Amino acid sequence: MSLLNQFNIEPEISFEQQNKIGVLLLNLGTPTQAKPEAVKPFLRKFLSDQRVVELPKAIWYPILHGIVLPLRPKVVAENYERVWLKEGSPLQVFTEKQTAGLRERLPDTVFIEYAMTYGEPSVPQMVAKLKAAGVGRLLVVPLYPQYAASCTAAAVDKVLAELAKQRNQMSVRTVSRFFNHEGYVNALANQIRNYRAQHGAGDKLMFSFHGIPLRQHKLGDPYPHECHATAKLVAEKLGLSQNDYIVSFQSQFGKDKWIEPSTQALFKSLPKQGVKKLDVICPGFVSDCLETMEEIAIAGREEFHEAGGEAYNYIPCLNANAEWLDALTDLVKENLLGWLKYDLVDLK
Ligand SMILES: C=CC1=C(C)c2cc3[nH]c(cc4nc(cc5[nH]c(cc1n2)c(C)c5CCC(=O)O)C(CCC(=O)O)=C4C)c(C)c3C=C
Ligand SMILES: [Fe+2]
Ligand SMILES: [Fe+2]
Repeated sequence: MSLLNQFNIEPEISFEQQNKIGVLLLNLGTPTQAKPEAVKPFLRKFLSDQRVVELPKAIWYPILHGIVLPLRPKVVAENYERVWLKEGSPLQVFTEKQTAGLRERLPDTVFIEYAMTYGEPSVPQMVAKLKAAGVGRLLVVPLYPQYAASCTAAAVDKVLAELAKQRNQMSVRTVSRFFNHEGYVNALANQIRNYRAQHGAGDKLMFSFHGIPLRQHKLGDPYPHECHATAKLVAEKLGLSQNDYIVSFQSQFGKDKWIEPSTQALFKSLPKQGVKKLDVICPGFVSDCLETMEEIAIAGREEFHEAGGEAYNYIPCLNANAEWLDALTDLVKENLLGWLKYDLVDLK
């Protein structure tokens, strides 16, 4: 890096040409193939981020490089194989569909892309693409309804790192959460209503969210409160009483204590408490992915049945559901207020 040119070189273009509006959807990332050699670099990037594993590098890196990365990719690749779609990884496929759905619903003057925090298309690549298209006002939408530093902040960090290199820096807005957004809550409630109308209702509805280490919550991460709030809002829409549903946290990773109750522990204990028919939905994921399709829809079903459960219904994520895409469009429009009006009225 030369001392005279530490920031990006900017082309000489008019204000109008570099003041367009961009929307960048963000999700976690996923391997390019369901193979250990593709899973390993994904896990390396993801689990090296201090937002995700908050241990001193001197302690964590020997475990990561000595145990996790040599052993985990093989098992995880087999899990990916079970859910892989013919178009690719489900997370990638559904994120692409959501991007296309948003493009259909917003004017062409708004440039819409998606990027992955740990994977392809990368955040640097997509911020550069939007910049080259003349975007000067960027709305960043991490596709995590409930704020968790390990996901939401990690995604935004990556965008801000790119902005830190810009000479003619974009304006930026971020959507840190949408756990209580009316459209999102309604779309979830209708997803459950429609599913139950077709397949019948279980004894209980489980809202299973991805977990986080308890320490992250104790240090101020509001994530579990936002998960409970989403579940309560959806339950109210459905007219459910507190006894009709349960909130739990899945995908525990590592040896630390994670927030509770654990989804996996409940699969084992619920049948013994008389819950023989269970419906499960994962509202923290707007796209079906490894964590929902393998861990909940496949492994969860087996665990529940082994423990004496009789009927198990996995209700899919919102994915490319039209009502959800309308809600996402509303969320984007609400957060573009002022920008969008100016652009549509004065610059179109
Ligand atoms: C300390 C580890 C982890 C934290 C904290 C964590 C939080 C977290 N993750 C998601 C969403 C997803 N996670 C996914 C996979 C995944 N997550 C972890 C670990 C932590 N997650 C690992 C190691 C993995 C990879 C699979 C495995 O090795 O078991 C995915 C799926 C990606 C896909 O390709 O399908 C998603 C999505 C959230 C929302 C969250 C915090 C709230
Ligand atoms: Fe995760
Ligand atoms: Fe709390």
